[in-house]
Amino acid sequence: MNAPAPQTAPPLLDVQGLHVHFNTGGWRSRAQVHAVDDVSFAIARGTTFGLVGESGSGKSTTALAIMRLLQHSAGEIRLDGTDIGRLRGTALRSARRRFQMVFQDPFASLNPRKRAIDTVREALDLMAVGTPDGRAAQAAALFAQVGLRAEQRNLFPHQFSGGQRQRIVLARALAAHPELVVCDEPVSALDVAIQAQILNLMKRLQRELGLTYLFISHDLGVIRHLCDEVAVMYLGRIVERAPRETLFERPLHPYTRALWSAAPSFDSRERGRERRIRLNGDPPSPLDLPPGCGFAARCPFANARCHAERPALRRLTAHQHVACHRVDDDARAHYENDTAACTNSA
Ligand SMILES: Nc1ncnc2c1ncn2[C@@H]1O[C@H](COP(=O)(O)OP(=O)(O)OP(=O)(O)O)[C@@H](O)[C@H]1O
Repeated sequence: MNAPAPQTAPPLLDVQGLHVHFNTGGWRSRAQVHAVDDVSFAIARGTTFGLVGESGSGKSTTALAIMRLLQHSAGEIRLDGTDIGRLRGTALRSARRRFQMVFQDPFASLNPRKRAIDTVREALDLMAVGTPDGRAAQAAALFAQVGLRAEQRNLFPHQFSGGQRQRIVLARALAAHPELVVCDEPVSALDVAIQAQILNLMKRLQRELGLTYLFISHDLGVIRHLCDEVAVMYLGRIVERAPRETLFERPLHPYTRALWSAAPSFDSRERGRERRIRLNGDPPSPLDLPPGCGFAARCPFANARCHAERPALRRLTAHQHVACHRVDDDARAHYENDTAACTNSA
């Protein structure tokens, strides 16, 4: 296992105790969806932090709250020490340049009537930095930096392929000289071959510009390719968090192990190392969270304590955090011999 060097520099992004609750059923109703429930993590400058988990686990809501596109209910979102969760008005507008977002569907996030170069140029104009000629030159430079050709500058979004459109979106995001780029499934809509090109581009841009990424994906192969550290979300909570190598070599939470053992993106040799953990049923409703572990109802290893008491996310080794009663403080998983719940037929 390759543990990263201890972090000495303060993190660029430090999220502590983030909660996002949605009121549902009208103003008289007390029903609340606990979409994000006490989520904490930090991202070192120049690194990539991955969020994985099945649909509805709270990944996008976490990203939107960090981007200040959704109001969080509690918690701190510190960017380079400043709690951007508290900023309003001009202070928020000016801080926004430092964090940009890239969404899954580039077509939906581009104006179909705007030429590609104008989309990038508009982002520079909004900041009104330098002269118009200087901004035009900067837009052209950004266009080239993301691998688009000069003769494509005046084309409209529908004249580009999906991968090229995502390049335009990246160029527009980079116009603000952001430090943090939040990427919500940025390659999921693309063909596999194109995915690799965009991921390689993102890696190159990270090296060239010192970018920090928060990267959301349900594709474990993509997460493994790109991320330095990874958190696994389940029902609005982080159930396990560790450096990539540690998490992929030695997942401890039963949910992480179930995800890994079922991942089609891993080759069969890798999957063979892990006994298949079968999950039954669906996650509980975020409108009515169970008192104990949110995963207990589906966990083949749950005991009475798991159903009664919610496990805290605790540090087990220097870098691995796990929220599971069945893993002890010495990072031993006490369910490993419970073969009845597993099958090797991955
Ligand atoms: N505006 C909203 N109002 C009410 N509930 C919401 C709202 N947005 C999200 N939710 C709920 O919050 C929970 C988390 O959703 P979220 O979209 O963050 O999950 P996700 O992990 O990103 O899923 P996906 O991979 O499908 O995008 C889900 O139960 C979802 O139904």
